[in-house]
Amino acid sequence: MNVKAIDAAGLTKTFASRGTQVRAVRGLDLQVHPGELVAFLGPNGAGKSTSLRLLTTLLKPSEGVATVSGYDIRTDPAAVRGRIGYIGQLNSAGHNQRVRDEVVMQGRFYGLPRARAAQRAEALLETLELGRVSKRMVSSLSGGQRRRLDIAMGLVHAPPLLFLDEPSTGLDPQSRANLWRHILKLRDEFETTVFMTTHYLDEADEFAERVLVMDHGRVIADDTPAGLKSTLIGDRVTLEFGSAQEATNALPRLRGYASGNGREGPTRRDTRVELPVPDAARRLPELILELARDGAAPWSAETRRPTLDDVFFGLTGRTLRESGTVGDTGETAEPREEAE
Ligand SMILES: Nc1ncnc2c1ncn2[C@@H]1O[C@H](COP(=O)(O)OP(=O)(O)OP(=O)(O)O)[C@@H](O)[C@H]1O
Repeated sequence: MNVKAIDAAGLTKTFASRGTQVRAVRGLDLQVHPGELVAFLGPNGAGKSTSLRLLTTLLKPSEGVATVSGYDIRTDPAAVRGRIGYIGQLNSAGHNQRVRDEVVMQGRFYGLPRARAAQRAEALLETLELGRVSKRMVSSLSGGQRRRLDIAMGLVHAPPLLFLDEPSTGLDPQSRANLWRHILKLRDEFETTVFMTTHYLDEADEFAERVLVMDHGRVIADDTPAGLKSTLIGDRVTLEFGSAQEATNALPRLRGYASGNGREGPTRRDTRVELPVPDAARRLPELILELARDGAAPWSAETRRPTLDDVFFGLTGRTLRESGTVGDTGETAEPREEAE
C-alpha cells in the first residue's frame, strides 16, 4: 500500500484572540505523495505557518482529520513527530554549542544510539558542506550555514518527510541558491518528501513540482507552476501604440483576445496595452493583422511568460507585494554566506 506522506481533510484552526475568532485555516484538504516537493505560497497571514504547525502536531486542529507519514496527528502525535523533520522560521541551534555536537545531541533527543547519531551527523554535515565548520561554535556561522545546520538537525533521525517554514527568508540570493542546491541534493540522496512555505515566487517557480496558493485560510489553487500559469493566466502580451488615443481605440478588438479567469481584460497605461493571451507566440501575428485591418496596428509587440505573481493577481486581484509579502529581491537580514 502506498502510504501518503500527507493526507488531510477539512483541517481547520480557529484562534480566539481578544474576544474575536481568527479563522487561520479553513478546511484544508491536502494529499501529498512520497517524494513530492510542494511549495505553499501566500501572503502574510494566509495561514501557511498554522497549516504547517497543525501537520507537525505543534497545534491541535479545531476540526478536520489528517495523517502524516501514515499516523493520525490527533491520536498519534508522537509517531508523527518521529517521522518528520520540522524546521521553523527561527534558528533552533544553541549559539554556544559546537556545530557537530548540536547535531549529535539532536539525534540523541530523537532516541538514536550515540554511535548512530554521530554517524548521521558526520554524513549530513558532509552532504550539507558543513564538514569544514563542524568544530566551530554555532554563533560563528553565516546565515546560510545556520540554515543548513537547522536542516541537518531536522534530518538527523532520517525522517521521510521534511517541513520547512520559509527556509530562505533573510538570506541573500547567493545563499538562497546554495541552500536550494542542498535541499535538492538531500532529496535525491534520501528521497525525502519536502513540504515548504515560501514568500519567494521565483524559488517556488524554479524548484517546486507543485504549488499550493493559500489566501485567507483556504487553498485557492493547486497545480504545477507551469500548469498554474498556463491554465489560469496565459501568456502576457504588451502592445505599444503610436498614441494613447490609438491604444484606447484598439481596446474593444483586444477584449476578444484576452483570456484568463474572467477577471482580466486588456489594461492600458498611456500608449501601452497589456493583455493575457493563450498561446501568444502563435496568435500574435493574427492579432496584429486584425488590428492593422482596423487601421490600429501597434508600433511594437512583445510577449512574456506569466509569473506566479501574475497567477496570484489573477486569483485574488492583488499582487503578493500589495499583500505585504516579501518580494523576490532577497532582503538581507543575515550575514552573507562565506564563499565556499
Ligand atoms: N496563536 C495565535 N493566536 C491568534 N491568532 C493567530 C495565532 N497564530 C496565528 N494567528 C493568526 O492566524 C492567521 C494566519 O497566520 P499564519 O502565521 O498561519 O499565516 P502565514 O501565512 O504563515 O503568514 P506569514 O507568511 O506572515 O508567516 C493570521 O491572521 C494570524 O494573525
